[in-house]
Amino acid sequence: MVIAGHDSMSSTLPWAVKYLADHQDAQQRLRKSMHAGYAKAFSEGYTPTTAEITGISIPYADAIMGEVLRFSTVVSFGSRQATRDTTVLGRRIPKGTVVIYLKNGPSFFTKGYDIDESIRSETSKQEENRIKKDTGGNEIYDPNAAPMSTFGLGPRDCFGKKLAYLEFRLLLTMIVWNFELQKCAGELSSYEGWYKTFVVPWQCYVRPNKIIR
Ligand code: HEM
Repeated sequence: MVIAGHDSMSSTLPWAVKYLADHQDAQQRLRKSMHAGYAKAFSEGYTPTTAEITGISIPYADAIMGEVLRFSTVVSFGSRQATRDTTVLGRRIPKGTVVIYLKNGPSFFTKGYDIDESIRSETSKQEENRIKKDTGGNEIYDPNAAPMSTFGLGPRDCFGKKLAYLEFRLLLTMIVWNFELQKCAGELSSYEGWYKTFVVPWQCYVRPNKIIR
C-alpha cells in the first residue's frame, strides 16, 4: 500500500513538471484557469487553501492531470489471467492464459490499429476524443472517453485512484501557483524513462522562478 501510494505519485510529478516546462502555452493556460477558478485567492494574493482546491473542479487542470497520467505511463503494462475460455479480437484465449497489454503506443498515444470492427466487443468501442461539451456548452475533459489504462481497469483497478487525483491536484496547484517552470537546456531534457517499480524520468531538472505577488 505504501509503495503503491507513494512511489506512484512521486513518479508522476516529475513528468508533470517536465511536460509543463516544455509546453509553456499549456502551463500559462493552466495558471490562468487556476487564477479564474480560485479568484478570491488570486485577488487577495494567497495560495488557495485545501478546501478551495478540492471545492471546485477546474476542467483545464483535470485535462492536464489526465494527459500527464496518460503520457507518462508510470505503469507501463497491465496483465490479466483468463478465468474461462474466451475470444479477444477474434483470437482464442484459453482459460488460465496470462495476457499482458501495453499502456502506450497505438490506441493510447496514436490512432489504434485498423481492425475489422465486426470482431470488436461492445465494451471495447470507444471514441477518439476526450474533450466533450457539458449541457451548458462548456468544454470538459473525460479521461475515459478514449483508451486510458493508467490506473488499470475493471473491479481490480487502482484502489487509490481518488487519493492519487487529490494529491496530484493539491501539488500541481501549489507548484503552478507559486512557480513559473522554465524550459531547461536540451541536454538536460531527455524523456528517457527509468524503469523502477514505476517509470520515472531519467532526467528531471527544473528551472523554477518564484512568482512574487
Ligand atoms: C499516479 C498514481 C497511481 C497510479 C498510476 C496507480 C496505478 C495502479 C495500477 C495500474 C494498478 C493495477 C490495477 C489493475 O491491474 O487493473 C494499481 C493497483 C493498486 N493501487 Fe494504485 N496507482 C496510483 C496511486 C495509488 C495510491 C495513492 C494508492 C493508495 C493509497 C494506490 C493503491 C493501489 C492498490 C492497493 C492497488 C491494488 C488493487 C487490487 O489489486 O485490487 N495506488 N494502481
